[in-house]
Amino acid sequence: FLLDKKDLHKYHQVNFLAGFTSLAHVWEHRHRARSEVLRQKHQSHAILRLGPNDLSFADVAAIKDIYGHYSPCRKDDMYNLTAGSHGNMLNVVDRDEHARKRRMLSHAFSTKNLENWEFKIREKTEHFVKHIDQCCTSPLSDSTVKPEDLKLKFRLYSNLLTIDVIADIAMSEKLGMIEQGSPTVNIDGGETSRPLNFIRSLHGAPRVSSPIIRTGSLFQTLKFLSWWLSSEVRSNWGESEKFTKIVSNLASKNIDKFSSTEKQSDFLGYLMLDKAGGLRSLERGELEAELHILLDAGSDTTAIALTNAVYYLLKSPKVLVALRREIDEALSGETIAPFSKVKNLPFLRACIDEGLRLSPPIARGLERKTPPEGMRIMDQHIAGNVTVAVPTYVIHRNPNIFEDPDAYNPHRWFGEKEKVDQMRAAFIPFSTGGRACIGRNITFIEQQIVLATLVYGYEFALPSKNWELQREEYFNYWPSEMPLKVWKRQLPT
Ligand code: HEM
Repeated sequence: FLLDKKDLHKYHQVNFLAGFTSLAHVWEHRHRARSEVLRQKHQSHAILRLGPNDLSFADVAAIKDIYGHYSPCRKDDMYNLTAGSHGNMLNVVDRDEHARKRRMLSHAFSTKNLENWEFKIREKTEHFVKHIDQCCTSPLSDSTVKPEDLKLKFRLYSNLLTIDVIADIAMSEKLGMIEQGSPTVNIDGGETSRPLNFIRSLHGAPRVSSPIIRTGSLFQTLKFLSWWLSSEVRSNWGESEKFTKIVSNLASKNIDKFSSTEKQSDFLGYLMLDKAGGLRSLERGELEAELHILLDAGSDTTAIALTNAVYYLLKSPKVLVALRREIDEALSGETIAPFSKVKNLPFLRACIDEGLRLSPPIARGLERKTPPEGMRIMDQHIAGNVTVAVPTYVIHRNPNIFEDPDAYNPHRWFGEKEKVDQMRAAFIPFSTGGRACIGRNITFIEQQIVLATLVYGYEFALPSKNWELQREEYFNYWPSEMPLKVWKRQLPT
């Protein structure tokens, strides 16, 4: 601390611990909404010191410097801590290894290829719509919603939908969660089949690892100590093993039945076979690691985005009317919106983008490491091997870029070109550069089909006019349950 070899003293500390110990991160985790707190602290300081070796940059110029295609930054070492026996596309740090992994799936993730798998999304949306039909009540007569009418658990069911979709896209696995109404997966264990809860097991590990992951060398010790803290913490650490079990069980089943004569009809097919149809012969551990990240990153984030999108629309009746107008013109009585009819609707896209701006599912800054020789960020020299990040939530609510930044206003995306370009440069829900989200095309197809279908066919009401969606933040920024009253909409003639 006293030597300050990396010249980081000059930056304002996020809390009293930040200059001395990486436990500063654990301390910040006491906030349920860390990103909102960070935003307030960034208001008077564009650069904040989050830990002894850790800086946060709330400036659009830093995005290119840190994440751009030509940035010398690498993923931070903390990503290694999330890897099992094999790294996956998200947590692998080595550039060449990442490029090899990404090449195997890049064609599979193109919109053109994904459109061939639209039927997988439509089928799950049909199941979702069937469930919504069962939840329908009579139209709202006055503004009071009866508690017994709040039949649709939107947060849960949107998550069941996204899990069902990604399991089918990833490995043609039909989990049928929407039909069974629960996130249970039956794991084959010899003669007995064991039910495991997909969502609970996916959410367990982040609850306990997110507060300590940025403590670097202290991580393993803190993990060990936290194990003794309470039975709840222990059980959350155990959940992460259960998620691995779910994935390896589903993966084994589908890898074993995969035959090299099959076509590339899911991501597993692309991992098993190259373009020419030859076997890639990846180790089973690598296959499982890739399927693991697809089921994880491909389900939770889109469910969060859908919940936020519907919430903001219900809170903004005028926006909802404008969106309906656009969708009514595009559809003509379909129960499920065909992608071809909704993929180019500008206002629908703006509504989705605006939800991602206000509540990015991954709100925190994504950690990168400066090269050993150091580099320039925001025109300042930053020493080597420093963890650096731009916090997505903070940059998305910068009033100099986004006017009235807390307002849900999809119309902002249709302003003057120069202004919109400036906003686009600061809009990073999927990150940017070589490590940006590979799954963004899937989430847009999913969200466009589902939102258009719901807005066209149904009316929804929140529990009350002043009802607010609660959130808690770990790696992802999770919304709480959102119970809705739903009824059928009179379709335009
Ligand atoms: C609204 C939905 C989504 C959001 C906001 C989102 C956001 C992100 C972000 C911010 C990253 C960079 C993470 C980092 O640098 O640590 C990322 C990476 C990734 N996402 Fe997504 N994502 C979404 C949907 C999906 C879907 C549907 C999939 C499909 C499987 C997916 C798969 C991945 C993968 C594999 C990576 C790692 C890419 C790489 O490093 O090359 N994501 N995502």
